[in-house]
Amino acid sequence: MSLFVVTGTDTGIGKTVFSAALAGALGGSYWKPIQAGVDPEGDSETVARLSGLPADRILPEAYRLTTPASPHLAARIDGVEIELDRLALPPVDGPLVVEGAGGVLVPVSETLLMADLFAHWGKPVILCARTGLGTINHSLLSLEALRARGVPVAGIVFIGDPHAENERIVPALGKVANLGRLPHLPALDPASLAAAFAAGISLPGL
Ligand SMILES: Nc1ncnc2c1ncn2[C@@H]1O[C@H](COP(=O)(O)OP(=O)(O)OP(=O)(O)O)[C@@H](O)[C@H]1O
Ligand SMILES: C[C@H](N)[C@H](N)CCCCCC(=O)O
Ligand SMILES: [Mg+2]
Repeated sequence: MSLFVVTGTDTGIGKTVFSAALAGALGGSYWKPIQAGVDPEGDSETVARLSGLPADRILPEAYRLTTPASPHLAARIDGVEIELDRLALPPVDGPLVVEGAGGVLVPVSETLLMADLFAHWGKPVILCARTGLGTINHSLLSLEALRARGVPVAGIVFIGDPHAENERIVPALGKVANLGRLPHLPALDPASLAAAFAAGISLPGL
């Protein structure tokens, strides 16, 4: 069964849009274990809108927190304690796409970072990175942090307008597979997202 964890070099990088396309292409399920911020919608609702998957393939979040902030803070504001026991990967039939919150060193709690959670799961991670200026540093730092914890990295995906040199140097220096690029889409809808994913992304076994 294929299972991918989708992370990013930052919040707002395009993880949810990519995850929707990936889950749709795999014909799988989607899980956002920790949602921080639900107004106007959480990532699960976005994926339901963009993936073309039936509603029952969008698994309920383990934590659905109201504040758009770092999960450790959003949890504190809601009076909730985030516990590793509730973050076990859900058993599903078929492929699963799991989306992290923010970037790799975002705190889930006072003692746990997103990358620690990825290491605990031990499943391959896809790093979403923007194409433009600043991405080299953010991408290589993210890859170092993942590797330092022994997290398997399936590859990097670029999001945005093409930048040939950044798309070359980051995978080369980061020693990671380049899985392709999802362009910035002027209109986000299931059909155009699926077409852009099919044209731009190549995942082994897909
Ligand atoms: N390929 C794309 N084309 C057009 N718009 C995009 C694309 N990718 C992302 N966006 C837009 O950029 C914004 C941030 O994207 P997204 O919500 O996927 O980020 P994220 O990395 O999942 O953020 P978070 O850390 O909150 O989970 C959204 O408004 C989304 O619609
Ligand atoms: C609110 C946002 N959309 C995400 N849910 C959480 C992002 C946490 C980022 C924390 C940080 O890196 O400073
Ligand atoms: Mg998201």
